Amino acid sequence: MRYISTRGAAPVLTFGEAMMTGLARDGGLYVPETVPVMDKAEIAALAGLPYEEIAFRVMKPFIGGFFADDEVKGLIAKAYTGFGHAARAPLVQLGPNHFLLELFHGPTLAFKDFAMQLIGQMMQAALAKTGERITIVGATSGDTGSAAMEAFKGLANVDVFIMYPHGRVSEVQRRQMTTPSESNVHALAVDGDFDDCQANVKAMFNDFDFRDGVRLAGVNSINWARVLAQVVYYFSSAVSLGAPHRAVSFTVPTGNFGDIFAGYIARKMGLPIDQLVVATNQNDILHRALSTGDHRTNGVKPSISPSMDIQVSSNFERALFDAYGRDGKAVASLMDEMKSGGFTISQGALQMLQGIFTSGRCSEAETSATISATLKATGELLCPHSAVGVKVANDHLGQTPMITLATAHPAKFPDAVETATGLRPGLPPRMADLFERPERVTRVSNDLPAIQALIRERLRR
Ligand SMILES: Cc1ncc(COP(=O)(O)O)c(C=O)c1O
Ligand SMILES: N[C@@H](CCOP(=O)(O)O)C(=O)O
Repeated sequence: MRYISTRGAAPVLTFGEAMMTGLARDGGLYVPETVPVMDKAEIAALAGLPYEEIAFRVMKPFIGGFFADDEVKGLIAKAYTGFGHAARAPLVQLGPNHFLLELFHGPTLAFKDFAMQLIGQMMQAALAKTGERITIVGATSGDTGSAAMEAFKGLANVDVFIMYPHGRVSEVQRRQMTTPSESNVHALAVDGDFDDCQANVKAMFNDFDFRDGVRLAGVNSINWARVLAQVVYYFSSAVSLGAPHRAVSFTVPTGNFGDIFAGYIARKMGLPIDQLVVATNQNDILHRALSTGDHRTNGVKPSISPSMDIQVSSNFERALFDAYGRDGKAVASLMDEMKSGGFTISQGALQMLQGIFTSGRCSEAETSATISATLKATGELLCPHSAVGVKVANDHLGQTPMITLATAHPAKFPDAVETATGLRPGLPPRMADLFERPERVTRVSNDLPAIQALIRERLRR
């Protein structure tokens, strides 16, 4: 299996190289050269298997020979032992044709753990072979950062720097990032929004002196391995509802477009997915782009679903690459236009995208109302991001069963949940002292050279 860049001008890599590289050297994102297809019998055979075995069967063709089969199985097993639910990703029923896929039973209570725990294991195994030392720099709107710190804290050959937008993550999210005591993890509170943080990460990758000097690695969903690990739960949930004999639909609370892109890959692999619905909060660039073709930022507006306060969605580039017939030059030129605020998607590309994705937007008031209505109707307490999904899914219910991804635990956003329901969700006992632990964070202005200097200085210590 070979990986190519969405901008067509970077070296072709193996799975292991793509995982350790992060962003391609031409600024693009790595994608598989071809997507392996599972036939009906192979998909049917997944029904009833443990999550770990499904993960192995779905991911192995993408990994190729980089890890031996037994090694992959061992890494998967280690990755999911810390999950608080035997099913790992349980489905609960919300209505006659509507199901919720709970992806928040991992160690940091968000869907990010599914991929981060696994790439933590895979990167460690890769580093043990080469003896290398790496510096991970990540951008987060709240969940990726804590998941990354959890997966890599305390490791001798990895340093982790996480930039988050100061004042724009929930208190639980912030404390998850500022309270780990391990000295190899560093929380940086940036005066800016998530898009600024993500732009800094990409700029660091595009600065080859810095990139090679610190041996930069990325664990945001620019890293293909992140997306791959997220493909698995599309299969596990769909087969439990009768796939491949029955098609299903998915609604995905969307920000950086990584999670829904994993669903797109599952569909390309042969999973019968009818609708793939992109659900946005008031930061609705993707909804506007998919409905009209106009892909233009209008500034990030803070919301009660802060992890989705994103306007420049990295992984949309991967979808555009396919929509433009895998023309790297065309994608590079769109990304150039993006620097001045946006671009118009061509008619042909838009038609291709609209053939696969539908979309919807959920306002702040609708988010609150959905949390409260869902609790009353089903007893399920949603986080605001999952509520965005449920609202948009309700607008798209049809003949096929709809699976909405519940991307975070409500206890990560107690204020929004309490305002909507009067109930204040509590953290699990293992996190009960989160508010007593000392915080360690560095406030930084949104100044790339200064942040790079700080990282270099910390690495010298
Ligand atoms: C809780 C939560 N829901 C949804 C999303 C959106 O996922 P994606 O960025 O993969 O579109 C995020 C951020 O990634 C998140 O943290
Ligand atoms: N919502 C995310 C944003 C970063 O997304 P990623 O999937 O690219 O890491 C977060 O919580 O940080």
